[in-house]
This record gives sequence, C-alpha cells and structure tokens, in this order.
Amino acid sequence: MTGRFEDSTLWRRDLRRDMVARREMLGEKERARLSAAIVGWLRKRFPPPASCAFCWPIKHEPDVRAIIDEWTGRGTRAALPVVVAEATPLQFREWRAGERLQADRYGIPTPVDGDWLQPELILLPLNGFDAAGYRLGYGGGYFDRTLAALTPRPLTVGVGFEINRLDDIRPEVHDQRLDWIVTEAGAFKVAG
Ligand SMILES: Nc1nc2c(c(=O)[nH]1)N(C=O)[C@@H](CNc1ccc(C(=O)N[C@@H](CCC(=O)O)C(=O)O)cc1)CN2
Ligand SMILES: Nc1ncnc2c1ncn2[C@@H]1O[C@H](COP(=O)(O)OP(=O)(O)OP(=O)(O)O)[C@@H](O)[C@H]1O
Repeated sequence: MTGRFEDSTLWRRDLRRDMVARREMLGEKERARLSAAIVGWLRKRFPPPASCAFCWPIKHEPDVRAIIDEWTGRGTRAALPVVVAEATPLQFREWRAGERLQADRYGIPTPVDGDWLQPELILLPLNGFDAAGYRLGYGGGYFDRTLAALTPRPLTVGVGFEINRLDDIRPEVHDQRLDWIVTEAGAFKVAG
C-alpha cells in the first residue's frame, strides 16, 4: 500500500532535485547578481552578530561570503557547519578567510581545525522554502536536528532565490521554522 508518507517522501525527493535544476538554469552571472542583492539586504537588516555560521555554497546556492567578510572585518566570529556523523546535529567550527578546508563526505569544503562555537546567527541556504518559514534541504535532516538541539536557539536566517519559493513545502513534524527569509526581493520576518 502506498501511504501518504511515501507519497510525500517521493514528492520531496523530486522537489529537491527540481530546486537545484532551477538554480542551475539561472546561469552564473544571474546567480551572482541575485547573491549580491541578498548580501545587500543582509547588510541593511542585520547588525554584525558576535558569531555567525554560514555555508560554503554547493549546488548553486546563494553565495553570501561577501557579508561574512564584512562582518568578520567588524569583529564577527565566522563558523562553518561540520557533519560529525550521519543523523546527528551539526557542529560549528570557527573559520577565517584563507584557512584550510577539506571536502567532507558530501564534498563540501569543511574546516579541519578552529574552535568549536555556538553561533548567535545562522545563515542557512534554502534549497526550497515557503512563506511560512519552512526550508527544504537535501534530505539529511541536519539543520532540523541542529536547531532542535541548540539552546539558546540562534537567530535563523534562510538565504534563497525567489525561483526556489514554493507555495507549501508540506512541512513534517520535525521541520523547524526559520526566523527570517532573505531573497533578492527582500528580507522577510516570518510571522508568528
Ligand atoms: N552549502 C551547504 N552546506 C551544508 C548544508 C547545506 O544545506 N548547504 N547542510 C545542511 O544541512 C549540511 C549538509 N547537508 C547535506 C545533506 C545531504 C547532502 C547530499 O548531497 N545529499 C545527496 C543524497 C545523499 C544520499 O543519497 O543519502 C543528494 O542531494 O544528492 C548534502 C549536504 C551542512 N553543510
Ligand atoms: N530532530 C530530529 N530528530 C530526528 N530525526 C530527524 C529530526 N529532524 C529531521 N529528522 C529526520 O531527517 C530526515 C530528513 O529530514 P528533511 O527531509 O527535513 O531534511 P532536510 O531539511 O531537507 O535536510 P538538510 O538539513 O540536511 O539539508 C527525516 O526523514 C527525519 O526523519
């Protein structure tokens, strides 16, 4: 029997792929233009936090490294996520521009040393998202587990392209809502 759960799982799997394909179709120049617009909104809406986690862009995600450079220049400690093991929360390791990175199990550049820290703000790439503040990632469940585990909870800011906006990602019980969504069109505080 095909239950609702399986339907939803297959639907999400196709959706994850479609979201990446949409970004790919934008082209390099357009993605750079949209990323710059996102960085502009971040600069306008958020003062530099004491510490900030961001992601090394993969699969044509928005590239917000420019704001990280600016904020670190003003005293912010920047950190990157580290997948310590499957099905466990991410840990965050401090990273400064130029420091060595090594591909993890998914091929994502990841720091090999640096202090472990708990970021005050997390910039999360949005593979897909909806207006209710739910994020569609790549199916590892890493960010949901991480946010469920972190106290105090960091300010969560999703960064995405409007082309990846969905009406409703049909959130599941474990899905965590973000505080803000920032796209090339603006910075949106999630209601509620
Ligand atoms: N740039 C970036 N870094 C990040 C994340 C992210 O969303 N973006 N993550 C956010 O949590 C964590 C990594 N999560 C990931 C989860 C799955 C896959 C992945 O490639 N999945 C395969 C399928 C894997 C499988 O077969 O089990 C795929 O999509 O093809 C990649 C990253 C930490 N670092
Ligand atoms: N807090 C949690 N505790 C236990 N399991 C969880 C938790 N959060 C997510 N999961 C599991 O992880 C799986 C993947 O979750 P989901 O589809 O939301 O991933 P995702 O947000 O797309 O992934 P990622 O954050 O890695 O990009 C789900 O099947 C779910 O069972």
